[in-house]
Amino acid sequence: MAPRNALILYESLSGNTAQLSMFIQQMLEYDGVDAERMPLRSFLDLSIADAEAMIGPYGTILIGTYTDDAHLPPEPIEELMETYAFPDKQIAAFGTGDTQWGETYCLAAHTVAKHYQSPYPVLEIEQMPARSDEEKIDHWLEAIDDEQTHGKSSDYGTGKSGAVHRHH
Ligand SMILES: Cc1cc2nc3c(=O)[nH]c(=O)nc-3n(C[C@H](O)[C@H](O)[C@H](O)COP(=O)(O)O)c2cc1C
Repeated sequence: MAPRNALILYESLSGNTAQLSMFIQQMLEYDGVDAERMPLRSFLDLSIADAEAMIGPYGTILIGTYTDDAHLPPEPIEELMETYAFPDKQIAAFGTGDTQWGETYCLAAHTVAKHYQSPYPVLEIEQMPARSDEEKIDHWLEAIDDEQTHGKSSDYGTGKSGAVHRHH
């Protein structure tokens, strides 16, 4: 199951996405996967050199976000996308949202996935994650593993490198 190791970056205002990131970390660690978790704002405070040292050991970066009132990614998520291209990393996105928003449900997480040309499904959780969401989270993590096993991750970014901004 799941990636071999993972860095989990998350942006959360009222705690739902933070809680989800904690569940993801716990489930990965339960399966013996090295998983580190960091609030996105702390990651963005690092120098580029420190940030690169931090992400160096990880093959997979899991990025989590809520969706805000403009239906856009929160500002730190925008900054992350503008600053870090994460070449050679597998990126998967997860989000919490509110289905009452209809078409914009978890839209920010989908924006992240699209930006990084993630080949993986986006994990969508309604508000505060519960133990009953574990199966859904587990399937999401397994999907990341499946893609790796079948080599689809090599499609990551293929032919679209011009769309990937690298800022160093
Ligand atoms: C003003 C406002 C606008 C929101 N707009 C959306 C939205 O467009 N789509 C969505 O899925 N959720 C929307 N939400 C719900 C939040 O994304 C959701 O509560 C999320 O779990 C909050 O995450 P956090 O606790 O990590 O901050 C909105 C919430 C507020 C307060």
